[in-house]
Amino acid sequence: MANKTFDELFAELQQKAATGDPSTSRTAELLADGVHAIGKKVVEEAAEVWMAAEHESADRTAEEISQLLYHLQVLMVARGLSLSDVYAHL
Ligand SMILES: N=c1c2ncn([C@@H]3O[C@H](COP(=O)(O)OP(=O)(O)OP(=O)(O)O)[C@@H](O)[C@H]3O)c2ncn1[C@@H]1O[C@H](COP(=O)(O)O)[C@@H](O)[C@H]1O
Repeated sequence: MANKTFDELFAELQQKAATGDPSTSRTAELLADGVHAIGKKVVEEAAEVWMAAEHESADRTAEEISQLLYHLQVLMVARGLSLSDVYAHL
């Protein structure tokens, strides 16, 4: 995967929500599955972050964190949230 910022990834995912094909876009596929399924992926990825942080290398932990952040962004898109909605609480 190419390097990109949190904001750039979110803009890309919003675009995928509008035009993505579930047969070629993981994001469009997850969005078609709905909030319940995406929420389960968030929990799964969070557990993988925990396990990696406790038992694996820093690089593996970073990789798992990137996957958690991706799934959190997909959940935001599914719920119609913007980055500012979240930044307002940081
Ligand atoms: N950053 C990500 C990203 N991180 C994680 N993932 C997905 O999350 C999966 C990792 O979760 P798992 O280990 O559970 O993988 P899995 O076993 O295949 O998942 P299941 O199908 O079993 O649930 C990866 O295989 C990817 O499918 C991502 N999929 C897409 N992106 C980026 O999102 C953008 C849009 O991607 P598409 O929507 O696919 O075009 C692009 O910039 C991509 O690089």
